[in-house]
Amino acid sequence: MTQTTLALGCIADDYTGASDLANTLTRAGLRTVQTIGVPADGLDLPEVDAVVVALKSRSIAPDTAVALSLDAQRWLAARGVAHTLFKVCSTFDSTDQGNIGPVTDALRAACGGGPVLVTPAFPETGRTVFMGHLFVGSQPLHESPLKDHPLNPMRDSNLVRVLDRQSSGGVGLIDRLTVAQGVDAVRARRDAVAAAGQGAAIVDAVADADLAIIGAAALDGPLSTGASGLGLGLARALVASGRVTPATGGAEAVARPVGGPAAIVVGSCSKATLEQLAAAEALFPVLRLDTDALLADPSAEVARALAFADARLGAGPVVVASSATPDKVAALQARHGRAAVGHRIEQALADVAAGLTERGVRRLVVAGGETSGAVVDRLGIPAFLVGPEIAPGVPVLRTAGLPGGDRLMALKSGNFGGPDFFAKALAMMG
Ligand SMILES: Nc1ncnc2c1ncn2[C@@H]1O[C@H](COP(=O)(O)OP(=O)(O)O)[C@@H](O)[C@H]1O
Ligand SMILES: O=C(O)[C@@H](O)C(=O)COP(=O)(O)O
Repeated sequence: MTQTTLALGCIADDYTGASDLANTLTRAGLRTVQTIGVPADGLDLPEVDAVVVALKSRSIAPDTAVALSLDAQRWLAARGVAHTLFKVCSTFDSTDQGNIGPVTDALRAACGGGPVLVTPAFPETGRTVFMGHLFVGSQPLHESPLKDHPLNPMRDSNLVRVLDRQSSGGVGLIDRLTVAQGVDAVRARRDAVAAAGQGAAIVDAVADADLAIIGAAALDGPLSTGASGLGLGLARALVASGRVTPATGGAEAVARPVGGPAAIVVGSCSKATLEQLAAAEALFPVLRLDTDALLADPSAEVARALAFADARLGAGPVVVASSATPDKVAALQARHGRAAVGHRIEQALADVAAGLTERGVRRLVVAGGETSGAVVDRLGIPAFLVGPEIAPGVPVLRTAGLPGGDRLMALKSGNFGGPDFFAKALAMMG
């Protein structure tokens, strides 16, 4: 990549979220590439309008998340980035310690500018924000399945309160009644938030039209924080202002066949994924890992999974899953500790994915954000090109810069996709 200015730089706090955003930006006409971490100097990237730097920083210690995000911002700044979007989950996955607040605060200090506009709204997938409260479909966040997330259970729907607990700068609200009045009303309210000495404002949005207004206002400053909906708003504002000429086509070519066997690795315990797994059982051989055995002797359980694959991969795709219902997840965590369980299962699934690729798998679907992070890191993938959309928020990805030839992958956020997602994904991967 030889260009000296970049219309939009994005720092995503997990890898599925990054591919969700890259998908949204591509569909809105921005030429986009997703890198895994800050790219190494020698990595050859195409000329693009937007770069999404994917970090695995959602559920780590806040100071480490801040350091990684500032590194990414320095890399983007060196490419003359005009605006940075800190991509967080549309369900605002975080704890009272972070990392949405601390990273937003640190990036604001690095970038300058007034209060940061923050909205996780992504109406296409049912995430809306009204009077500062986040809804998942028709349920407030704290009544939705996210209340049982294995790593970040979300028990408060009031995002002003949630962000305020995590950040040092004070948090205001720009409500839907203001957004409905247009860009200048949002700007005026942001000025009021600044005058009140607050560093960020949660912004309501219930439809894509709201996000276009918010995107236009956000572009006044160097930084915003949000999910793919805000990415859409920023992309529309960049195109409308003539700063980006929309590109069309190209996504289908990214998904051109790579051959080889296919597999699905599932570490998400989200409601949507559990339904997808149940549907997959009618179509593919599925091995459900014994998580107690895995925690006692991970290598033996990984070997069992790979033996299962060895016996079946020649005949078609196989599925290996650790997923369990919320009661079983809670019981396992009570016995072994939440963080330890999450980390060790992720690492075991990364071992399974590595074993599968050693056995020739070139098309791989991974379900779960943290799980995808562990798998992509283990496979050493430097970057992805963005292909056609499988379901809202989930594109086909083609590895870039990976020795040994390209692979096709899909990184599915736990809550995304319909019941037939896995079959649909494999059908689109040749
Ligand atoms: N059976 C299980 N019991 C407890 N935790 C699990 C189980 N299976 C997977 N996990 C962990 O749950 C977490 C799921 O998070 P993630 O992969 O981000 O999925 P999602 O996208 O649904 O949030 C991971 O840390 C994973 O290792
Ligand atoms: O914004 C979203 O909902 C997704 O892009 C996302 O980040 C989901 O995270 P995981 O469910 O942990 O994959």
